[in-house]
Amino acid sequence: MASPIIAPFPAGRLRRLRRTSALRDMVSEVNLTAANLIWPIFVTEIAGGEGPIPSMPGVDRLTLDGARRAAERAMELGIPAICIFPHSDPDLKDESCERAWDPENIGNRAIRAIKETAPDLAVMTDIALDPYNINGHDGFVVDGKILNDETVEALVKMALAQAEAGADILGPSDMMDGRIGALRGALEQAGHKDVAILSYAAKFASGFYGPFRDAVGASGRLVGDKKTYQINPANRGEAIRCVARDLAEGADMVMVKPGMPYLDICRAVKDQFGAPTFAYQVSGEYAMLEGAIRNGWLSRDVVIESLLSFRRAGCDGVLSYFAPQVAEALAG
Ligand SMILES: NCC(=O)CCC(=O)O
Repeated sequence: MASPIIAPFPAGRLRRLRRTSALRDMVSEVNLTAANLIWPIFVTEIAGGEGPIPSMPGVDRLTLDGARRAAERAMELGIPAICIFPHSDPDLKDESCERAWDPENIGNRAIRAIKETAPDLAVMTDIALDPYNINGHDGFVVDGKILNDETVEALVKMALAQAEAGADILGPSDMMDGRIGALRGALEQAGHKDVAILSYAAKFASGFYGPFRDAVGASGRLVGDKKTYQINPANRGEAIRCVARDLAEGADMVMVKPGMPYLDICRAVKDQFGAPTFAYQVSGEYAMLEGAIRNGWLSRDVVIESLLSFRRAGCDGVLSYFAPQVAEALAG
């Protein structure tokens, strides 16, 4: 860290470099471009399931055709990656979660549809059992306990199906122990050695995921909570250990999630490991900002301000539901 020398006033006047927009731009310490954004989208398999998500105003669930159009839009806007979240049929959710590794599930169909439409766009996935699990958990549940090792075996099958469908980046969001090593080993063995893993390494047990659960139809399904596998919001040291562990097991990139309440973790991760570091500006963060903007309580400027905070905290990029809106604004 540099030690700034500030000439005493009046020789030192820090306002000199804030006087015009050109001067401010010249000394801007971080920037935000479309290349820093990953756009999360919701793709539904339910006939008529597409359309607005009330707790995420401005975000729609998409059909496969809608996902193709989103991919084209991402390419036009210079957004390098889309992340797919499935909105699966609630009548087909069960305890076996077998649909999670079905090559024909909606997530895998969306991967193929996007790769056909926009081969150069990076497609990221989500690896966790919750979209297909009757009880809303990321892992198998037996007698109220979330099974770790059995879940990891299922996640490996899920990952291989996604890699087979053409995913560029796998996003294990389940927080089971040992999953990164298991996924990396299985990918190598199956010949998918170039598929990247962006590990949800520091994922906190957060109330900010609420609107996401509405979006994927999981609200009200979750039995209990996710505190036995996601990190206690009080724990910074544990988050750092999780990141260290996932990098050591073969993660190519790591994520901190949620974003704005955890900027201290982003900075610590970047400083300590120097690895490609991402934050997820989650659904609750989106809902707070977009809701306040739509009510006239905040100006839309807060969106870019919020994304700059991640860049300042050392993040290389941000998963944000604001991605297309921001990329459009940046394109002028
Ligand atoms: N595994 C993905 C999420 O949990 C997303 C959370 C959110 O946007 O709230």
